[in-house]
Order: sequence, then structure tokens, then C-alpha cells
Amino acid sequence: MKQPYHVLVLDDNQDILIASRIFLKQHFAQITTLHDPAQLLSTLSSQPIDLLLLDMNFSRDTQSGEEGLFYLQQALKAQPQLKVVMMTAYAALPLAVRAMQLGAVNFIAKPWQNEQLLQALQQALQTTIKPSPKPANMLAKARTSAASIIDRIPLLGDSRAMQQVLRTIEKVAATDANILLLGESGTGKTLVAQAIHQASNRAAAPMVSVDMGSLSSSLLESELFGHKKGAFTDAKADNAGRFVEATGGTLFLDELANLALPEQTKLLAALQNRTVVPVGASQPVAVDIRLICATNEDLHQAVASGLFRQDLLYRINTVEITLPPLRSRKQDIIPLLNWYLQYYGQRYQRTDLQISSCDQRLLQQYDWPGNVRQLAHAVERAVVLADKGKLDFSQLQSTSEQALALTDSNTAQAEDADFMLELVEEKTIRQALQYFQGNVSQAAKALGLTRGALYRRLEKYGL
Ligand SMILES: Nc1ncnc2c1ncn2[C@@H]1O[C@H](COP(=O)(O)OP(=O)(O)OP(=O)(O)O)[C@@H](O)[C@H]1O
Repeated sequence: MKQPYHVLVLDDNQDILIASRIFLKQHFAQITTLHDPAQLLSTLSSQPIDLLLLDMNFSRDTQSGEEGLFYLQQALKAQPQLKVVMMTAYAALPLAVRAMQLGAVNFIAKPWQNEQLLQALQQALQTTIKPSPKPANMLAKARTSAASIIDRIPLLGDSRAMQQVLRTIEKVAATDANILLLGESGTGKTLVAQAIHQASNRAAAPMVSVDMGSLSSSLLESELFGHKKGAFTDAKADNAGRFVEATGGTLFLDELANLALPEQTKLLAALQNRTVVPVGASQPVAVDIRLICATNEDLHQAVASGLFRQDLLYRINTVEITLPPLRSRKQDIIPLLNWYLQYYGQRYQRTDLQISSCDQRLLQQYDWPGNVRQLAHAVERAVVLADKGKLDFSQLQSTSEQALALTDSNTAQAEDADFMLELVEEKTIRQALQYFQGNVSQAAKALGLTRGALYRRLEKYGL
């Protein structure tokens, strides 16, 4: 049955207007399409419209999205209760977040699947618009509504390197190509995996994540491939396993380098045959997944050392995306600091806070060994502890000064930069553990590392 709503679609692309009209009229009582944004206000005033589906760009050579934001504001000024859903190319997601801050209730990445479009419009129509949203709630609202597309946090980055990553995501998302994400801890690999899934044709199905670093070999097989009831002592019921749970969607295998060789062989067989055999079962089960793997280790080196199967590497790395460390894209630091300041400022009701220009300079020079995760935690900590409107980043600065001091005193002995980096890293980890009295979770959080990543470093340095 058609839903009793009138939807207005505004886009200068006739193909999109025709396609959306044909599809949407099966689901909604009335559809109006418009290709000229100059007619937006007169259309809104001449007939009752429940929802506006609005494009971001109207001039052929404009990609800034500013026009979309302009028409969004005009529409909401004329009709504050109007529900607006923005249409955007994936690389413009940060812009879409701005649109949400300005009052759009949802957005959809182009090219969309019909089911995704319908879902986005239905979600928007169910949203209750309060008469005048308080600025403090806006970003939170943006993030909640945006969850269907970007799952929590947008992938930010103006640097050339990050723009290149965004373009690659855009290219590969709609394909079923296996993706290998490389990069240091905290550079955003999980965020990229989510972004690829959300922009793919599989977005309506789940993305199932498995942290390969946290599973023992004995658990791994049943976790990935499932088990039958009674297959082993604790198998009280059948378990589908992550491959089957991800069917139709995406399977994200994080920390892949931790997989031991026997399990690598089983994973390779599952990928080659597109089937899994649950532990205790005799029949294979067909699976249909898109695979994304991530690691912060050098898998090519692991192959050379005989620790990782070359045929498995070739199976999983159809496209490799390397997330650059934050210290090599300093241009992203200030926008990230500002975004997280706004985000945590709103979460902790501290919207009065600003980062001084002196701190900005220091934070831009800082090396961020824990990358964006460390930056986000540093901002959160500073916001929580802010006193008299002042943000305190001294913990970071003292770590960086100690690191610099250590660097100076050891320069003569240091044979190469990697060695120095390891010295600094080990010392910083020791200090964090001392500071948090051996509490690994708190130390990991302060260092901007996952517990798994910290444990691996503890092992590496024999701590
Ligand atoms: N480009 C980015 N824009 C905004 N936030 C980011 C970005 N990259 C990373 N982050 C933030 O850093 C956190 C860590 O990112 P993520 O978990 O994706 O890193 P990772 O590379 O998968 O780390 P690990 O290897 O330790 O699992 C995220 O929760 C997010 O808050």
C-alpha cells in the first residue's frame, strides 16, 4: 500500500528524476520532480510537501555542495517542518554532515540502491522535527541519523592522501572486489571498511567484524565457520558462524596478520570454494560475502618471512588501500581537532571551548603515534578535564617533549629512524603503564591504541 506522503525530488539530472519518480511512485501517494532549483520556493508554497529529496550540486562543474546547503536552508526557512534528505556522492560525506547540522534529517550516497533510498526516506518521514533544535543537539542528531550511511563518524581528511583514499573507496565500493586495508593502528582502517560497506550494494545487509587478534586458534574455526550442537564440549547449540552471518553483506577480518598458518589454509579454502564447513558438520554451506581485511603489519614482509601464505594474500588483496599515518598528513590535524572538539563539546555540553593558536601549532607538530584514535582521545580528555574554559593538552606535550629529549640524547647512537621510533614508543608505553598503575585498558586508551595493539607492543618490547 502506498504511504500517504507527497515527495518532492530536486535534481538537475533528468535521469535521476525519472528513475526516482518511477520507483518512488510505487511507494508514496504523490511524487513531484523539479530540475530547476529556482522553482523550489514557489513549488513549496503552492502545494503541501512532506519530504524533499535534494541534490547537493546543481552546476555541472560544481562539486562544492554549497548550492545544496543554500537550497536546504532556503527550504527550511520557508517550511521549518519539512523533512529534507540530501543526495551526495560518497566523497562529499563530510559535507553531508554539515547538511545534517543545518537541519537535513538524513542523507543518501549516490549511486543508491532503490531499497536504500526507500529506507532513507522512510526513516526521515518517521523523524519528529522539534520546532527549533538546540545547536547542542544538532551534531548528535546528525550523527544518529547519519548512522545508516556512515555509521557513527564521518571519514574526514582534506589532505591529498585522504582525498585519494576517498576516491578509491568511491571506485571500489560498488564492486565485490576483496579489499586489503593497510596502515598503522588508529589510522582509520575500520572506518574505511564501514564506509566501503555503507557505499556498496550490500549496505542493506550487515557488515560482520571479526577481530582475529582476540581469538585463540581453537575458537577461531567455530567463530568463523560455525559449529553444530555437540561438536565440542561447549557447543550447546548450533552456531552459524561469521561467514554465514555476513551472507549478503560484508565480512571484515581485522588484525589479519595474527592468523596462524593452519587457519590461513582453512580461510583460503573457504574463500576459494565460497563455502564453509561448520565444525562437526559434514556438508558445506554456501556463503556470499564481500571480504575486507585489515592489518597494521606488513603482510608482504610476512609472506617473505614465511609467516603468511602468498596465495592467501593474493586472494584478499585485489585492491590494497593504505591509510597514511597522521604525521605524514599534517594538513588533516587541525580539521580533525576541530571536528572532535565540536563533537565532544556537544557530548559533554562544553561548546564554549576552543583550542588556542599556540596549542594548535604544538598539536600540529606532534607526531601522533596512535594516529587519529589518539587525537580523538586527546580531545575527549581535554574537553572532559577543561577548567575555566581552558583546554589542557599538556599530557601530550610532555610526552612529546620527553620523546624529543630522548631523541636528542640518543641521536649520536641511533643508527636509523625505526630504531629511534621504537625506543620512544617503548618508553612512552612504560610511562603510560606506570601512570595507570599497570591498567592496560586505561593505558591503551590514553595512548590511542586498542587493547590488542597494546598487548602486541608489550610482547614486542618484553614488557
Ligand atoms: N579519517 C578519520 N576521520 C575521523 N575520525 C577518524 C578518522 N580515522 C580514524 N578516526 C578515528 O580514530 C578511531 C580509530 O579508527 P579505526 O578504528 O578505524 O582505526 P584502525 O586503523 O582500524 O585501528 P586498529 O588498527 O588499531 O584497529 C575511530 O574510532 C575514529 O574515531
